[in-house]
Amino acid sequence: ELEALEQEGRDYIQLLDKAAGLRKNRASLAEWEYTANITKENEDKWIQIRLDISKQDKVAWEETKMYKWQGFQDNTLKRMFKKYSELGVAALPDDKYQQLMRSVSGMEANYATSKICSYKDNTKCDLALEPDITEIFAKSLDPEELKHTWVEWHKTAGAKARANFTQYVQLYNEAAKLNDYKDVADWWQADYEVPNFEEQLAKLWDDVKPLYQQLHAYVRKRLRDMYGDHVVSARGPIPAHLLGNMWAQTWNNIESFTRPYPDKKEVDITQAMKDQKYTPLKMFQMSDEFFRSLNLTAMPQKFWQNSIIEKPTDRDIVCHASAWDFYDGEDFRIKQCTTVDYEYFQTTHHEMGHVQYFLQYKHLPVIFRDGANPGFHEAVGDTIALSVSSPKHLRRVGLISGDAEDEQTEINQLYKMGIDKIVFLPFAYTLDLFRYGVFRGTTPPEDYNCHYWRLREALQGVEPPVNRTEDDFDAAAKYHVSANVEYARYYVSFIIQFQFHRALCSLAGEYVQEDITRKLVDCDIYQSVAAGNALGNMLKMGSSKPWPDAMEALTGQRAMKADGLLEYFRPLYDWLVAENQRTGEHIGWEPSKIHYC
Ligand SMILES: C=C(C[SeH])C(=O)N1CCC[C@H]1C(=O)O
Ligand SMILES: [Zn+2]
Repeated sequence: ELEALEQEGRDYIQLLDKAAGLRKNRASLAEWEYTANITKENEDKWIQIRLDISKQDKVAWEETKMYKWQGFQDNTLKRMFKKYSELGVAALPDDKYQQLMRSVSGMEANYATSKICSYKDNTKCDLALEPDITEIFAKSLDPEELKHTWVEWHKTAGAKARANFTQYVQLYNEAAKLNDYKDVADWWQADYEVPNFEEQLAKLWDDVKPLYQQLHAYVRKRLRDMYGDHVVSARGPIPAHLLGNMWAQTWNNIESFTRPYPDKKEVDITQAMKDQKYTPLKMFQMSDEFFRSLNLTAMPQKFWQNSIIEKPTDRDIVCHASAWDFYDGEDFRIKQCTTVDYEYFQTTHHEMGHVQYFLQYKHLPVIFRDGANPGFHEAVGDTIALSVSSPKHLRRVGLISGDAEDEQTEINQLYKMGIDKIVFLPFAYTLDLFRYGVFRGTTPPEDYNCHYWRLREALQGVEPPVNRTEDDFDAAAKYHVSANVEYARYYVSFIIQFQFHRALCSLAGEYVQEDITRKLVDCDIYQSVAAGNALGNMLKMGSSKPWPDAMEALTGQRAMKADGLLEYFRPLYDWLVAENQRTGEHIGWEPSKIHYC
């Protein structure tokens, strides 16, 4: 009898899953149409389609409730029912659901179409984030130009989103409660399927903080050398607009004048790419070739037909890089406004990693076509990029020449990786600690900006270039806050990608612990079928099992740990400690003198 009931449940859920796949295909196509051509008409169409689909979701959800799946023997079947028993934002009544969609698409459109006036020519007011403002932050060494650009962007992309954001928080929390969560923070953390997720994030930060503080102290000194101590103090936070990135989330663009051994040959990948006439298409083809060299799957022909890899000139689109699964097993796309430089070379691998995950799990039921947890999806491409950015690989593809490894070159290389990977962690941690407080109500709207900057100063040791008030709303000047994209996934990714990298490098014979001829920093898994097969086997699991099972399959570990990252950067940490002692640099930062609460 129980067997028959379970078999009935299996037949039902397979039909439901197919129907759900068609709905997700329809919703993804409508979202693509809107974000690839931002018009009122396309926004209305996308909202209408999601409303329509939410009704069908609700019918399916009511049916699913009739099955006594909790008692089933088959764990995979139980997991499918458990996931389908959560309705999501469609649990809101239509009018509130519409309002929620409007507030998010309003913020996203504002972000995507925000323009500011140039510092050098205040009649030129068509500067967009990509590529114009990004280029200013990559190249300008004028603190006043950087300050102007920072302030103007935060005014148009941040402050203007405050009303929509406040409404979004209210409605999204209502949806959370209708799904039996306390609030959205609780809902977001449920995706990680561990009871103490927030404690785990805090533990990881405790493990990495000493390394970050040493790097922060060193960079603050080099910036003070560059700009003088009236611009960069000796013991305070670092002004956020001087770090080469609008959000100070990676500091790659200040490498050239802050690197430990400046007399070692300049490794300027961007210049080499330009000299060698790289195009966006070539960058994608090189990334595709890397995945194929691992015996993973080639991008299908529809990918090359349907993707948007350069910014169109005839319309507004959401430029922020994204990868798309249309849930029909054939249609996979990337949309990004590629520029030929090192940063987008990394981003291209990041996005191609998402698509490789889609390809590896496309045989699974639709409900399992997801990362083992959101951090896994963000880690795939970055893990490959750790090999691609190794000197060995860059020499292999001719982006850097000669220069055998010596101690100083290795420190320069670790520094270059560190101002990308280490400095990102407190930024990522801050962004969702802030939003957890917002969703829980411990950060009320009247304290949004004050709490945001208190966290950024405490964890990242940065300060705004000018005073801030609650007329500002600086958090929304970051894409993921305006676009309702959870961010702890990147914090998790930047930790676990080093666990993945270490495991893959072992399998590729590129890394042996304690063997100085096989160091992690110079590992390149290119063409390793053994590594590729292991990675593919983990990706094929999708979200069909709890993520510790997926992680164990690849790394032998069942928890996210900072040990991979700390081992990778160990030589840099030792060097920074010695260097900061030599220069007598203050470690850490005293309270900011900028007024923002
Ligand atoms: C490239 C993407 C799209 Se999933 C992205 O948002 N990333 C990649 C790394 C961090 C984060 C960011 O840009 O803030
Ligand atoms: Zn991503």
